[in-house]
Amino acid sequence: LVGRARSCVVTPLARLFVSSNMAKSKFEYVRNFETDDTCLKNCYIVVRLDGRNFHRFTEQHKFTKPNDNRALGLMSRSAHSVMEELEDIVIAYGQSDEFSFVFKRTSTWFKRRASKLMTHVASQFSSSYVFYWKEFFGDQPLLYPPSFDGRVVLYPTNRNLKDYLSWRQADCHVNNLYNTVFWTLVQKGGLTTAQAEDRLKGTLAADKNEILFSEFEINYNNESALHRKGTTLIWEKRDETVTKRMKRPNEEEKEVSVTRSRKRVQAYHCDIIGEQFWEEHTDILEDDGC
Ligand SMILES: Nc1nc2c(ncn2[C@@H]2O[C@H](COP(=O)(O)OP(=O)(O)OP(=O)(O)O)[C@@H](O)[C@H]2O)c(=O)[nH]1
Ligand SMILES: [Mg+2]
Ligand SMILES: [Mg+2]
Repeated sequence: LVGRARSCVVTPLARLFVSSNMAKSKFEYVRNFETDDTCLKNCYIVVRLDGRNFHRFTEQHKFTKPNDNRALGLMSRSAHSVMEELEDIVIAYGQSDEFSFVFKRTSTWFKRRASKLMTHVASQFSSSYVFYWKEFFGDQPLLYPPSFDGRVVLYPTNRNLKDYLSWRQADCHVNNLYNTVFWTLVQKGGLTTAQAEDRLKGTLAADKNEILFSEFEINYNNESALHRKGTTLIWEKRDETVTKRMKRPNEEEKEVSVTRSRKRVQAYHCDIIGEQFWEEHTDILEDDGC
């Protein structure tokens, strides 16, 4: 009504302004439907991604069993890209079709909004997975676009965060030990998958180690650390020396060595449950006495 009353005295351009102003006041209330998902201060923000229906994806893309090194390399490369492109990630841990990213507790990136952090991690990871696919899988074509779900969990203390990462690495160990014995029984022992499953029912870790050792002469501890421990990515400072040609006034041009400290993402396949890793990398977590 206001618009119509005024329209007889305003130019078309001014009318546009009036109506867009009205549109703003009329519709902008919908903004209030957005909920506040700011992450609690002083907590580590963990974003964990997991491949959607990778049971099918791995079958269709002929992943080797129980572990496919091309796939693990691609996961790691994609996580590397997340760390380089997004701010404030201090450590990432991955195994199987999952990767966890830890944002430092003081991070103010995207005002600590959970949905922004999670969706940026998930989309950067997914697009990298597709972007680098060929580098790892060569002639094996990517048959359909893979996707990853994401969740955000907050951990207030260093102890909680270390226990979270320990939980994921223990999961890696339990699954990998089971899968190693299972596929050894099938691939080397000639059992059907149903027979192998039956054989492993109710067995403890020690029994599985024993089957591997006594029947197949495999010492599980000598299996690949990448498979047993998963992949931990952290930032490391490295001195890089480059030679440059320099010319000072009144001097001949000459070659000089310039050393610069650079941060690079470094991958480890080691135990992160014990204290040793944390004692050797004291700059990952800020000390909180816990
Ligand atoms: N062959 C093979 N399969 C793998 C490898 N890594 C992961 N997988 C498969 O990926 C699955 C991952 O498990 P989940 O994440 O629990 O299950 P999912 O099928 O992805 O289902 P949702 O995560 O619930 O969507 C495993 O059960 C395996 O089937 C690998 O290196 N080789
Ligand atoms: Mg999955
Ligand atoms: Mg999984």
